[in-house]
Amino acid sequence: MNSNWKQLFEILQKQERLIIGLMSGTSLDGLDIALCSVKGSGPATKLKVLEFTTVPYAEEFKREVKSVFSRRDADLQMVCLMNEKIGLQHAALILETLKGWGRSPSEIDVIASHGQTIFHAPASLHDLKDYPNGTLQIGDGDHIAVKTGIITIADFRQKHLAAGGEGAPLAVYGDYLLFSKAGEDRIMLNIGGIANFTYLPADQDASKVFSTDVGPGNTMMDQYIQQQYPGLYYDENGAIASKGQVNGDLLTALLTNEFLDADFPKTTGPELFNLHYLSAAQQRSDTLNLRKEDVLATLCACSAKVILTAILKCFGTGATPYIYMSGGGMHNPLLVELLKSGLPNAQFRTTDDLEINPDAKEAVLFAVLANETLVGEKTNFGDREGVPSIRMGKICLPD
Ligand SMILES: Nc1ncnc2c1ncn2[C@@H]1O[C@H](COP(=O)(O)OP(=O)(O)OP(=O)(O)O)[C@@H](O)[C@H]1O
Ligand SMILES: CC(=O)N[C@H]1[C@@H]2OC[C@@H](O2)[C@@H](O)[C@@H]1O[C@H](C)C(=O)O
Repeated sequence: MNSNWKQLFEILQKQERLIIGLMSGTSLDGLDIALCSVKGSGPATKLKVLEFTTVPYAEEFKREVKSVFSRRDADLQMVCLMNEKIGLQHAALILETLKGWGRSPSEIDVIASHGQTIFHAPASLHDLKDYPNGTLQIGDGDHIAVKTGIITIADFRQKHLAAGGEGAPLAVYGDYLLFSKAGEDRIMLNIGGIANFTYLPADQDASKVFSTDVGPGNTMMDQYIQQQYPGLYYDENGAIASKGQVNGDLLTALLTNEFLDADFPKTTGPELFNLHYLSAAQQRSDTLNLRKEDVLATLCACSAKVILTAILKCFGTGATPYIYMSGGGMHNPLLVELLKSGLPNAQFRTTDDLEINPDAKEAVLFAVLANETLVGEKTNFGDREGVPSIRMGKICLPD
């Protein structure tokens, strides 16, 4: 048997696997690296986060990623080169981080790499007839495997597309296995660049579980801050938005879009929710001259409103779901306050209460997906659009 398969075979037999989950999301702030110990599979999965860090991207690297991110006019040569460069950079960050943790690459069984989404084009967002759903993550897995010497599972989203999904959100596959609880209606709410949630019903019926994007989380606030306040990357603790006033006309214009009214599950990205979206809404509502802090207050209110509307659509007003938050937006007190006051009956918690660091949650998800690819039996989510019963990812070998 060749040595790669022998090693894989040994990994499959283990009681406990050490898996590094990687995530670099739409905020482009850095690479999340979660070292997880994973036992079992499927609903019996037991996962512990042993180490976690976010390694911030250097400014120059951020600029390079941005040059190909979410742009229809991206230079194809740069896309090609960044596929390799992101892979190499992620490998270097993993090796450096392992060193800092006092661990050697030989201890790690598998890396689960999400890569960097550079374009997301579900059929609902592109208007090209006769073209399928599309999404593209770059940061090649073979580069990570060769440079680290660790078997790498990468490119998770293509199988989801191939099986009829939109390539996202994949959170459902991990959330159901890790967080579903009998007797508790749960919403796993992740507020990243895009806000999304997974609904986990109290009866744990897999055929009712789903994940959906709901709309902008931090993405438009971040883009506006970066455009209007050079040197700032985001509105820390909502400090600037807190000084502004929500403008009702702009808010109504921001909330007027087909995507926001569409049924679940659905996906989106900064391809829709961006500064063009904001300026078109400002033009329609005749609010181009608003103070910057008022624009930010309104963008924050918009994110809160899309999340609230989606959760209410899922549960109705009288319900008392448990909402477990994760993602950078949960550190924005203004946004969280708006959510709490809009859902007075809900219990707000974070995934910390479920022993998963909320900033690590998406990286952990990919560790779970890789574990399922290796040893999972398919979870049956029923015959439904958007949640195909599949295992995902491509296996990249070091030699
Ligand atoms: N203290 C804070 N105050 C306000 N906002 C914050 C704070 N900390 C983080 N954020 C927000 O969280 C963002 C990063 O969130 P996160 O890393 O979850 O996004 P992501 O994973 O890149 O996005 P996605 O999940 O859509 O791919 C920052 O860009 C910022 O907008
Ligand atoms: C195409 C893509 O990268 N989508 C991301 C993005 O970030 C949040 C939201 O949009 C979600 O749909 C998805 O990521 C998470 C991890 C998911 O697939 O569940």
